[in-house]
Amino acid sequence: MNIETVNQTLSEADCLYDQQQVEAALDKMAAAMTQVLKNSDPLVLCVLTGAIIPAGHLLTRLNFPMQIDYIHATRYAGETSGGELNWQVRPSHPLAGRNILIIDDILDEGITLDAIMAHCRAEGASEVYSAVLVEKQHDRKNGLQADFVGLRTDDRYLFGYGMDYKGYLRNAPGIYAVKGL
Ligand SMILES: O=P(O)(O)OC[C@H]1O[C@H](OP(=O)(O)OP(=O)(O)O)[C@H](O)[C@@H]1O
Ligand SMILES: Nc1nc2[nH]cnc2c(=O)[nH]1
Repeated sequence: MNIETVNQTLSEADCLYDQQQVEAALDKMAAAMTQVLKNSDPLVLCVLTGAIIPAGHLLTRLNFPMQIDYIHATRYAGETSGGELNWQVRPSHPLAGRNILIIDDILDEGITLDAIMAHCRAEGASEVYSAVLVEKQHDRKNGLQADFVGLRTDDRYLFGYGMDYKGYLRNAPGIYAVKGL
């Protein structure tokens, strides 16, 4: 995409949740996560690239001991429909015996989260929790539900707060749906 197209995509998009609404949702998520996880010494796995922004916002709201690591797994690769999950980086900390918290920007069909949870369990993790900023509502899901969900949206193609449109607009300060998608 050239810069004009990026700017046009943003100006034509529907803002589903503005920055204030997202920040309020992050506050609520963090409170719920604190209740459940405050004594669990979790290893937090941020799912790059999309989780960079929600994880950054969430983790400074969680005031208890934890370690932070990351996974890099992708199945959309700049496209608007997903393919096979491609693991770029697996966590560097051992997972055996650990309570794991996976943070991602969005749960759509659930394939990414399912595969990451399966990996954690196969490595011997104790409890595996998941937190997503957005869950999309449609009937193509694999049945997986995240433990902590910030916001729910219709079945549109989203960007902002970590989510990209063709590699851009992850830094948009709200949750937007691309015009026509
Ligand atoms: O529930 P699913 O249908 O599996 O989709 C959700 C995944 O899609 C996005 O990642 P993407 O593959 O776009 O990579 P990215 O994090 O680099 O944007 C998002 O960050 C989730 O990890
Ligand atoms: N950026 C982005 N990534 C996704 N991965 C799965 N669904 C989406 C979406 O709507 N937007």
